[in-house]
Amino acid sequence: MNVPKIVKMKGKEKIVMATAYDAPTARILQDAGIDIILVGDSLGNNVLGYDSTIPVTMEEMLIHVKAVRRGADNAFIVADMPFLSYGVSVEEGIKNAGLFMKAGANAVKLEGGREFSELIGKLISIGIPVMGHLGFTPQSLNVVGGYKVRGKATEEKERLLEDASILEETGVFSIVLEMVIENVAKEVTETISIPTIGIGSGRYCDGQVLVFHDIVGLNPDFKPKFAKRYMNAYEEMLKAVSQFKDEVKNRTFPAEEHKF
Ligand SMILES: Nc1nc(=O)c2c([nH]1)NC[C@@H]1CN(c3ccc(C(=O)N[C@@H](CCC(=O)O)C(=O)O)cc3)CN21
Ligand SMILES: CC(C)C(=O)C(=O)O
Ligand SMILES: [Mg+2]
Repeated sequence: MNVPKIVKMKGKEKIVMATAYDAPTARILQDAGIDIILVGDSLGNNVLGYDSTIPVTMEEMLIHVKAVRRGADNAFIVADMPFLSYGVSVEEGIKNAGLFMKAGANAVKLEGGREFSELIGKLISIGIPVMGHLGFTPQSLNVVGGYKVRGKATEEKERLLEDASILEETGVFSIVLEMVIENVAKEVTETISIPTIGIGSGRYCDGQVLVFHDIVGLNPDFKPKFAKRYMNAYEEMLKAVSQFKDEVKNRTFPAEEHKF
């Protein structure tokens, strides 16, 4: 997979993106034929135990981008720029995006619209493909005041459509739409000529993204309306570890066949 191929999928074949934060998960996604692996800053919630994406640092992200690359040598990997890695200055944004590319990413993603036009333009001009992210942007949680669906109010919808067009003109190859009301996500998708990738944004986006932990059900306490659990990994893993514990306690493991 590469940037022109992803853009050409619009209107032809749905694009599938999922998150991975480590090598074994990256291997699973690559073997499943997932089009794009996102090393999301949702690393914070799902792996590092933070309660939002705000605390995640470049140092933490870089470790996981490298791990994902080691697990999926052929995958198209997008690295999610964490809070404060691109908001301070264009220079810092370029430096940090460059670190992700050197760590093995094929592109970076950043949250926001017109306010990052200058940075996005420079990144693309020096050879760093950029994925946009509009709608609900979790790094703005403290300004927005919660996890909320976007695009309901008329001015919110207009702003979203404008930002999508500005991002397209600036040269992003794709835009994530997070928790955008379905008819507005559809309108954005029909307005721009680059693919939209939705999460909680309904049926009409050019692609879909979910967090790996939500796909397999690893977070027993997090089940947003937009996610679909394809297995209950938490319960399966709990069962396996409990059996191991029980078998050691009752001396059935290790057995004859496990000894040297
Ligand atoms: N595991 C995981 N999955 C995600 O999709 C995800 C993360 N982590 N971390 C980063 C962001 C944060 N996201 C979130 C977090 C919470 C809600 C949530 O509480 N949703 C509720 C209420 C939505 C509403 O206001 O209508 C829901 O029922 O979907 C949604 C997306 C999406 N991202
Ligand atoms: C939910 C996706 C789009 C994301 O930004 C993340 O996983 O961090
Ligand atoms: Mg993110």
